Parts: sequence; C-alpha cells; structure tokens
Amino acid sequence: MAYRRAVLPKSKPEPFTLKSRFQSMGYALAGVADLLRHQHNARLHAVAALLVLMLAFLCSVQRWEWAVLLLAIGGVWLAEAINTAIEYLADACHPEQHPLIKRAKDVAAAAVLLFSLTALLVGLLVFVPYLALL
Ligand SMILES: Nc1ncnc2c1ncn2[C@@H]1O[C@H](COP(=O)(O)OP(=O)(O)OP(=O)(O)O)[C@@H](O)[C@H]1O
Repeated sequence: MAYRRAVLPKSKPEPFTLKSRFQSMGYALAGVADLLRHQHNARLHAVAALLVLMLAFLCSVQRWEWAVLLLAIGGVWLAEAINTAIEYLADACHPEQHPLIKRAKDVAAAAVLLFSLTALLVGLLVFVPYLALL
C-alpha cells in the first residue's frame, strides 16, 4: 500500500489548507537545515554570503546593486540545494559505483561551480569601484 501511494498520483487532489501549506514550508526549512548540517560547501556559501552582505552594508551600495547581489547569493544556494538533492537521489537509487552516477554528480557539481564563478564576477563588478575609492 505504501508503495502504491508513493508511485501513483492521487486520484483526488488534496484540498487547499493553510495547515498543509505551513507543513510544506516546514519540510523546505528542514531541507535548509539539512544543507547547513551535512554539506560543508553550504557552510562556506553561508560565510561568503554573510561577508558579501556586510561589505554591501559598509559600502552603502545602491538599491539595484543590493538586488543583483541578493540574486547572486540566492542563485548559489539554489544550485547547491539542487546539487545536494541530486546526490541524495543518486545514492538512494544506486548506492554502488556507476559511471552514469559519476557523470550526473559531476554535472550537478558543475552547476554550483559555474554559478559560484558568476557570483564572484558579479561581486567584483559591484565592489571594485567602491573599494577603488578607499
Ligand atoms: N555512486 C557513484 N558512482 C560513481 N562515481 C561516484 C559515485 N558517488 C560519487 N562519485 C564520484 O566520486 C567523486 C567524489 O564524490 P564526492 O561525492 O565525494 O564529491 P565531492 O563533491 O567532493 O563531495 P562533497 O563536496 O559532497 O563532500 C565525484 O567525481 C563523484 O561524481
């Protein structure tokens, strides 16, 4: 029965309730806690994000620069969360070594690397003109 529930779509959609929406948010927050607790890279992202926010505050960056920096920080977290979810799914579906699991994990990790490099460039574009004035 548990298997049936897991693989088949429900015949009748569940009614919308605030309680279930709050429950969903709780699951998502548990995902954030999981990232911070189990992923060393996520802790590095957290420290980097804090430093960027402090620097932005000290430089009194403009409103649009805040928006760009927040998007860059959010994008790195998005990539890290999806990368971690892919790793967990891969380990659950195929705990043994497999060349395709390696490719899937490496490509998922590439997403984090590529967005992190983009975020670094965004940070340089925003902060270098302020730091050059010092
Ligand atoms: N089941 C598997 N089959 C084949 N290759 C795997 C498997 N699991 C991991 N790998 C590969 O082994 C290498 C190291 O994996 P690992 O998950 O330790 O990487 P990592 O990104 O350094 O880890 P983390 O940053 O999460 O500590 C990667 O190239 C990965 O794709």
